[in-house]
Amino acid sequence: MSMSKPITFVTGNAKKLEELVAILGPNFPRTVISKKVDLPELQGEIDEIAVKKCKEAARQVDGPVLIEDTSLCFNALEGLPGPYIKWFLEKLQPEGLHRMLSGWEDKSARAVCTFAYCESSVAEPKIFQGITEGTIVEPRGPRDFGWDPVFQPKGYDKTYAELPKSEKNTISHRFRALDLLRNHFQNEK
Ligand SMILES: O=c1nc[nH]c2c1ncn2[C@H]1C[C@H](O)[C@@H](COP(=O)(O)OP(=O)(O)OP(=O)(O)O)O1
Ligand SMILES: [Mg+2]
Repeated sequence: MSMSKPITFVTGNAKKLEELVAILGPNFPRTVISKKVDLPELQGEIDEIAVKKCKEAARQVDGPVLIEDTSLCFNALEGLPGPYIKWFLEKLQPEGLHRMLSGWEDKSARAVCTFAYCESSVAEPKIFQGITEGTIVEPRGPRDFGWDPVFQPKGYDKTYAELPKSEKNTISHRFRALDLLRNHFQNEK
C-alpha cells in the first residue's frame, strides 16, 4: 500500500478534470483529488507561467499540488495567442479565432499542455509538457470544450470537437503531457 499523500489537481475547468481522469485511468499510482480554484491568469513564457501557477496553488493547498496551463499557438503569429487563448476565445468565440488568420496563408498551430507538479510549497515545480500539431479551421462539431471546434490535429480530417472523446484523449496535447507525468510517477514507485 502506498503511503504517498493524495495529489490535489487545482483547476477551475471541469473539462480539464474530466479529461485528466479519463486519460490517467484507474491504474495511476497516486490518488488524485481536485479542488476548484480560479488561479490567476499570469503572463510570460509558457513554462514560467506554469511554474508560477503551481507555486500559487501550493500556497493555497496543503500537500502535493498539480496544475496545468493550456496554450494555443498560431505559427503565423509567432505563437500568439499562446497562453492568452482564454481571453481571445472568450471575446472572439471560435469563429473569431479562425478569422484571426484570414490574412495569413499559414493556418498551422500547436496545442500545448503544460502540467506542473509541486510536492509542497517549498519544493520546486516539475514540468510535464505535451504538444499536438494541427491546423485552425472553420468551427465544426460540438461546442462543449473551448477551442476544440477550430483545432484539427495533423493527419486527421476531423476537429478535436468532432472526434470521439476517447480518440482525442489518445492524441491530444493533454494526453502527451499526462503520459510524461504518468511515467514520472510510475518510475517513482
Ligand atoms: O483541450 C482543450 N480543448 C479546447 N479548449 C481548451 C482545452 N484545454 C484548455 N482549453 C481552453 C480553456 C481556456 O479557455 C483556455 C486555457 O486557459 P487555462 O488558463 O489553461 O484554462 P482555465 O482557466 O479554463 O482553467 P485553469 O483553472 O486550469 O487555469 O483554453
Ligand atoms: Mg486559467
